[in-house]
Amino acid sequence: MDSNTYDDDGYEPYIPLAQRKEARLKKLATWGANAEKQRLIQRQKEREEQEDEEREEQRRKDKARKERTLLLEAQEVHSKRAQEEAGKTADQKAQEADEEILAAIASRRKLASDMELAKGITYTEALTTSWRPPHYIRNRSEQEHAGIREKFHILVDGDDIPPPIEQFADMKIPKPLLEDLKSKRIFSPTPIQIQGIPAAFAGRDLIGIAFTGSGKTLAFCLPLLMTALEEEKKLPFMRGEGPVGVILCPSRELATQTYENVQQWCNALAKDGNYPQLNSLLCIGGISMKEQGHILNQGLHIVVATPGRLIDMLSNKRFTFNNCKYLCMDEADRMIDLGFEDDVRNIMSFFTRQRQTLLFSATMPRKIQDFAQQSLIKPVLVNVGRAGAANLDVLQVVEYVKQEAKMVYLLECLQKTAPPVIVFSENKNEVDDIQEYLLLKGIEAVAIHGSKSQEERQYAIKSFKSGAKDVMVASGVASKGLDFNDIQHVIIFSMPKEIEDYVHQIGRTGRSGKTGIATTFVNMNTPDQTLLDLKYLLMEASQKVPPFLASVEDPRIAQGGALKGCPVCGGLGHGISNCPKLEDAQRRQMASHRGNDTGGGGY
Ligand SMILES: Nc1ncnc2c1ncn2[C@@H]1O[C@H](COP(=O)(O)OP(=O)(O)OP(=O)(O)O)[C@@H](O)[C@H]1O
Repeated sequence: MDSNTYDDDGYEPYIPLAQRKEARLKKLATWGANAEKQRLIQRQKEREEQEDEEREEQRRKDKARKERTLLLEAQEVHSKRAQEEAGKTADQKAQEADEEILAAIASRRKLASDMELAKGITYTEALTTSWRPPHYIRNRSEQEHAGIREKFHILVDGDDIPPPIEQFADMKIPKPLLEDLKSKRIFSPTPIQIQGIPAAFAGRDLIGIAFTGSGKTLAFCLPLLMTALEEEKKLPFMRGEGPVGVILCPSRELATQTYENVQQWCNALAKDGNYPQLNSLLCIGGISMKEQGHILNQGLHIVVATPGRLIDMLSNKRFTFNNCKYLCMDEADRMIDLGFEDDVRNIMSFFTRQRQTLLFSATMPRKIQDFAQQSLIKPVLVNVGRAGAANLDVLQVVEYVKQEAKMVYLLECLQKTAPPVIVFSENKNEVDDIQEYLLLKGIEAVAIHGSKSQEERQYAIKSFKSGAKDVMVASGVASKGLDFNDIQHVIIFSMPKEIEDYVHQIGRTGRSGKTGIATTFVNMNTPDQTLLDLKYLLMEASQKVPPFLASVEDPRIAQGGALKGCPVCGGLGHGISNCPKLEDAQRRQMASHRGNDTGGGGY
């Protein structure tokens, strides 16, 4: 057996009893001392615990008191705020909401190319050109300039504004162009041209606002033609070079019309024999660019475009903006409106150097003007009449027509004037229905809207312009900027939600100094706010306000609010918080991200 096994088995060495007793006594003695010590410790511990408990209790009480105070304070603040809110008028509340929206608009990234934004490039001086006003105009005093502006109701804003010039000849416009203008019975400049052309000729960035049909197209095309002439004369453009400038339009139809004007002026110059041939390109969706291939094989001076196709062409390097220094946006408020501005920034990103930027429109609400102004370089603002006001040469008639009676009443309305007449509807299906109805009634009518093919749209415009068709039924597409000869009557079958659209639609008549009538159908389907916008617009233009429209009350009056126009859309009958344009802008923003210029028209 192994001894180790025993060790593990509880072996105890022997200790004598006396020794064991003594040891136990010693142990008991220490135990006694320990017990006393333990008691003391225990008592101390209990005291401390009690103190802890008392402190904890005190803390709990303090906390509860504090919480009660905070709660009370919060309640007080809350009730005070509630009292304040209750004390605020609806107008004050609306104003606060408006301010929030305005702040959001103001925080938009400024309009500049990605490179400029990334590198923080800002230009401080406008581009310079070799153009100078004649010395006798330069010698006039500022007061004399102001007198001319006053005479033509031209408002200006900006630094070092070039002088207004009352005669085309004094603007140093080439003779063949003057002759061409004369052939179209254009003898002297309109107010927007009197101030806009000299400012643009001087190389200045420009915001030009003037009512529909007041000759804005010439005001932004002439400066580009002059710049192109100057550049071509300096060093002729070879294949792959150019363009010098680009004109952006919100719809294919408007781009086509502007391009046709530019081409006519280019031809007039070339025909004279003393001026070089300037080449222009129409760059819009829905057409094959092959037909214009020969232009791309020469030096290119001017491009007229809708944004989508332009971005395509630039991205595919069909031409570049390396020599481009002029960018004009027609109907510019639409272009830089919430939702479309990304495309504009994208286009700007193709510019490699400073450009002259011009924005023109009949409607440009204050906020869009402010935003645009921040993005331009030392801009000149030229304003003829209130932005968004109706053309005073249009007699505006608003009629209450029940929905089901509209078609029959339309026939009656068509008797008011001789053709050509435009009928506007907001809805594509309704446009088709109206055309069908008119055709059934034996009226030569064409229709145009965003879902029609490019060929159908071109055919409609061509046959209506040539006089082959008497009536054109159109959706909003045809309302912006299209210049048809002698339209005497515009019928608005369904009133657009945005008053700006109404202003553009009635503006297809009463152009270049002629008069025209606009008849608008409204009924209980027309929102009160739209009716209010319309009522104020009629009052502003000193038009007759029918009783049913006069009776539409403005809730802002009851709330004691100020009757300011909406800074987002310019409508006079509402504030920002219920602006129809903001909703639409969001919708369009989403649409524009899905890609534009694929079907509807530029936008
Ligand atoms: N100085 C002028 N005198 C007479 N007619 C002019 C003059 N300038 C332009 N016009 C003519 O006036 C018509 C309207 O011009 P334009 O289309 O440029 O107007 P607009 O201001 O651009 O209108 P909108 O805001 O509707 O686009 C055109 O037929 C044009 O030829």
